[in-house]
Amino acid sequence: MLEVRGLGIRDLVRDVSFEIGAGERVGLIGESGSGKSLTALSVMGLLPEELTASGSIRLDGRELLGVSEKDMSRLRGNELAMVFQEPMTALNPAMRVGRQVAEPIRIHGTHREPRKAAEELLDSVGLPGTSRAYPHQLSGGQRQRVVLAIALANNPKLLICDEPTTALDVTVQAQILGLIRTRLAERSALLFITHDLAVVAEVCERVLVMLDGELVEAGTTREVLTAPKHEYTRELLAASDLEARR
Ligand SMILES: Nc1ncnc2c1ncn2[C@@H]1O[C@H](COP(=O)(O)OP(=O)(O)OP(=O)(O)O)[C@@H](O)[C@H]1O
Repeated sequence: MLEVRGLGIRDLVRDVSFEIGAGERVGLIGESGSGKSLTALSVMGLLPEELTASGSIRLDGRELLGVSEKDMSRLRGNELAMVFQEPMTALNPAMRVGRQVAEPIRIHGTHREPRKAAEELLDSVGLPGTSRAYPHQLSGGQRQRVVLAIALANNPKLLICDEPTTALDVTVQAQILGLIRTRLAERSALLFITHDLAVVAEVCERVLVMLDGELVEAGTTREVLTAPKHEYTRELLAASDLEARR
């Protein structure tokens, strides 16, 4: 489904290759500044202007690098969706949330009654009756649920989450993770960026480890978390709560 080959961005990301199959849930871990977000943004066609990606990124065989902004924006919110750490950056503060959820459905024409579909989506993420609320009237966790509803509106082939729960307290974090797991359609794959190995253990079937712009390890979550091959992964594991709980 997604095939990344020899991805390079200056010397910030170097020769990164990986695949994600349809419906597969893959974690991307590594310390701050290792290139995780840049890798994700390349897939979405959202790199900052001054950075250019080289190599190849294919979605169902179709090359995404070099595609026009118009075509990329058609893919975003339809086949590709992304959720960021801070929900307010993704929401329009001056628009009722029901309308914001209905927007991608209307734009991509995936449902005949966008408003009704939006209400159903808000129900499904545990926010019944909130369609007339403005973002500032909701809690951080509720806002992230709205963002998820928007991201999932058109059943994307790939959902990318970049630290989606880092800004939330632990209980709300667990609710959002549960929601991501249960609400992902069967064919929707997930690329989940996180610092938190416990989250990877809970959500992902496979994990990729980045260090200084390179992928240094990849394997099933079980393999990587129980028998890490790379020194850096061992250190990550040793420093995590996961190790303490084993
Ligand atoms: N627009 C830019 N121009 C130059 N360098 C950049 C730009 N954006 C990011 N970088 C650098 O690229 C490197 C990788 O950044 P990236 O955001 O991908 O890291 P990350 O692994 O996602 O970290 P974090 O977990 O903190 O989000 C960092 O050293 C960062 O400073």
